[in-house]
Amino acid sequence: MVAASATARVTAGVSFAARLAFDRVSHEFSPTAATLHEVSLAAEPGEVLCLLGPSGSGKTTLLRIAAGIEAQTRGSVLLNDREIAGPSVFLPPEQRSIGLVFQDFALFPHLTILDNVRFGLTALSREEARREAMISLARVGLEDYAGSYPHILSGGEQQRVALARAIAPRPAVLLMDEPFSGLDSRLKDTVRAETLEILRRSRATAIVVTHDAEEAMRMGDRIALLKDGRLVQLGTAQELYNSPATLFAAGFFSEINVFEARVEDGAVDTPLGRFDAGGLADGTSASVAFRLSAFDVSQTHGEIPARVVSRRFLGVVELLELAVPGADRLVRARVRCGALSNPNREIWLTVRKPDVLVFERTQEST
Ligand SMILES: Nc1ncnc2c1ncn2[C@@H]1O[C@H](COP(=O)(O)OP(=O)(O)OP(=O)(O)O)[C@@H](O)[C@H]1O
Repeated sequence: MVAASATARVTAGVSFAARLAFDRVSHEFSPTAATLHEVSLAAEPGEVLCLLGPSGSGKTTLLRIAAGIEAQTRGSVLLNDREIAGPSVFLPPEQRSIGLVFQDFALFPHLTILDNVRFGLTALSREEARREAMISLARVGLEDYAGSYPHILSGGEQQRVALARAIAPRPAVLLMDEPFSGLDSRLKDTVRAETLEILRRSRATAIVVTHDAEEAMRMGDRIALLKDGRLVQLGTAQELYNSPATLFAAGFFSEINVFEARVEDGAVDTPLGRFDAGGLADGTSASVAFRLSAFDVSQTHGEIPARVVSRRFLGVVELLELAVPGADRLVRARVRCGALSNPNREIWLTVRKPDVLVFERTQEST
């Protein structure tokens, strides 16, 4: 039994995967400026949960509250159903079993890579700390660089050292704040994939902050979308993309054209056609969103006449701006290159229904 758990320790890399939950967490930096409003969500054991949202939506504040660097104003944070921060409890960061990775890696330039990784292992003897740090470095594939200094490593390798340092104490949960934003775009894909692989192998529960929807879709088992300190939607990438809860969520995951309409006889009329109102009551003001991928184009046939105002070649696809009768603004469409083979500007559109989303128009969505 002891031997089995010792093996598990070495191969798992994290002592146990935990559930981290926020229960109605609110926060304000000043009485007039609320940062978070009653946010409730949980990262399940072993899951990679991405906190996604535009700048200022409260992602970093939520992460700092989980880490114990910031205290919430109301609500609780629970680790495996044990309150670690709440009305009557506040565990300091070092007692939370939570690891942190920041965007700037924050490696000490004057310490060797081994010593950088060993840095947080103060509870262990020097030799034990060395062994654990080497296990952690091996996990990120950098054990051969243990005696070198950070400056000889590429940005991606430095990020792996930062990850090794964060997982070395075998935290129950890893928190990562925009961990790839310091990397150039070519390196980003590789380091992101490597990080995901390391997280999977170590079976860590991870919360990753990003403002990039594609990054969240690539990394997250689930995604929590935040706006103005509120949770907009929590679900898998498919759920958020296919069934966005609000117009904001729809626009965050794909570029859209939006038309306003009033629901009549269960449907909405737009310059791009008439569509089912998805159960909205007659008389409701609606926002009708068309993804840029919603259009099939043809020079001979279709449902809606349109005139090509501009074409931009993007490789596999081209981006069109179209004048459509009755539309007070240009409609943008993303179509396969070659779909319009001759230079004739008068074309026809056919709208794909699954790429049309109808929302009740709210103040928030305007
Ligand atoms: N120390 C602070 N004092 C006062 N206001 C702050 C402080 N830190 C953050 N804020 C404000 O709180 C809000 C949420 O900030 P936060 O950094 O959590 O958002 P974010 O979603 O992580 O944004 P970003 O992607 O730009 O980092 C913002 O309006 C920000 O200006």
